[in-house]
Amino acid sequence: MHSQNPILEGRPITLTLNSSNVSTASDADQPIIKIAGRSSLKGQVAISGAKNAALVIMAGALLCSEDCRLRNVPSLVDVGTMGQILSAVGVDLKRDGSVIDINARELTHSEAPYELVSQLRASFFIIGPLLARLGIAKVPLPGGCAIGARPVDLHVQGLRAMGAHVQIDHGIVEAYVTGSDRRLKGAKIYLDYPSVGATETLMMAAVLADGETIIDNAAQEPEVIDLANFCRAMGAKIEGAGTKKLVISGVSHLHSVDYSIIPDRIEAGTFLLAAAITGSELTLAPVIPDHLTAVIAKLRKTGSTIVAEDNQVIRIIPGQEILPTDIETLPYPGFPTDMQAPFMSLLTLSKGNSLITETVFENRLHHVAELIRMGADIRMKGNTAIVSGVPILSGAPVRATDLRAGAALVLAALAAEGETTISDLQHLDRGYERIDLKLKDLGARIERIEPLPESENSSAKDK
Ligand SMILES: CC(=O)N[C@H]1[C@@H](OP(=O)(O)OP(=O)(O)OC[C@H]2O[C@@H](n3ccc(=O)[nH]c3=O)[C@H](O)[C@@H]2O)O[C@H](CO)[C@@H](O)[C@@H]1O
Ligand SMILES: C=C(OP(=O)(O)O)C(=O)O
Repeated sequence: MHSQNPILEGRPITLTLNSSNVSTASDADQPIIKIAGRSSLKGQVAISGAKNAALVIMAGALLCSEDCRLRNVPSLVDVGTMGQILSAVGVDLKRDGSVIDINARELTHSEAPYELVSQLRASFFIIGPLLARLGIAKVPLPGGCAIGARPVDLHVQGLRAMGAHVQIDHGIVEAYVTGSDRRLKGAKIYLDYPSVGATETLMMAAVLADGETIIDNAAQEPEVIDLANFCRAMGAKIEGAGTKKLVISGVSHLHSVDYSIIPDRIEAGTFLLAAAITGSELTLAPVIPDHLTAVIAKLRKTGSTIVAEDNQVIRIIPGQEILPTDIETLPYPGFPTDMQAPFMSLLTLSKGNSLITETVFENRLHHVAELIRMGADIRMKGNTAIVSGVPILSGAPVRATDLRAGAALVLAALAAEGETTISDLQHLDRGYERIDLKLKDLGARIERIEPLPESENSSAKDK
């Protein structure tokens, strides 16, 4: 990594440390975000490159033994960790702002370190390209948001269908291919569920395999299409990206590429909700409005007017009041699970009752308890939240239990009366580039407070 700039390195950003804001010794142990609510927002917000596309495309760069230049890569902790994982298997990686140069000419290791892989889900996806390049890969079971069991059985079954021997021992997935060329074989694979990660792992494995691979019931998410476009730009033969059926004809070699990552539809959706919940007009760019069809449709149901311009700008004009609406999360093009928690924050302030059903992950409603702490009226029935709108939320100390839960709390805090303190920011830092600074630029009263240095911290505790 070149830069001394924490933003470029994907590290959290130290803002002002105003000791008068540090109210308790426990606050001083970890970064927190403080938000004084009920400011209106105004202006234009720049949407960063998509986290979930950037991470898997970084993994995909392992397929290529020539130079890969990636542009529009967001500055996130997850991107930094993925960079470290690539370095650990021998990749030469240089970063300059939002541009990352990756050269995977020589892969020196087939094993990814547990300490890094355990931090993010997308790290596991390197198993496909590592196997394709080396005929062997050892990757620990991954981390990521704690929103369900998140098994990798579909990845493993698909790799086995392509001729890999796969076993899981002591938490490490070990896969290898036998035969003189140690090359995976094309196969016909049906996914029981259109898993984003399994589709991506198997697509990458198939790109350099011997023969044709068909993935049926494939995920259709924009990030899957972006990965396919990246691989095609290197010479891969992939048809059907964005449909339920992918056909991949293996090639023996990929060439260098210069590729720009798509804008982050989840970050864009979060800022649309920031506008709606604060009753503020905002403009977002760059965005691909088609990637937000389900979110825009639901926002319109809640009373907002949304105008897409030039296929890369979205303007939102919130209605006088927030109307209730029901939501069920589904694989793309359905309503995205990653927007479920943020959208719930909006509906806590609606004029009526909304049902929000989470179907993609079995345990992705931890934010409910935190929103209730802020005065929301939510009851749970199985995986459905029954949200009865209240006239106002009130600021409170809350914990960001996972990435999108953190975004939901930031949104609730922007609308709430009084001050909200959000802790456990490690989740938020994984997925939002400078969310506090972007909101501040729009007029939010938001401050990130970094922990005191160790020495000052212990003397503060002694007092
Ligand atoms: C890094 C990344 O891109 N993360 C995204 C990706 O996660 P991820 O790729 O992990 O999500 P999946 O689409 O694989 O998971 C969806 C469902 O399938 C299940 N499943 C998945 C794989 C498997 O082998 N077996 C299995 O049962 C999961 O437990 C979950 O219940 O897509 C999710 C669904 O849009 C998003 O919320 C995440 O932000
Ligand atoms: C769940 C998410 O990320 P991950 O899959 O990396 O845990 C997310 O981006 O909302």
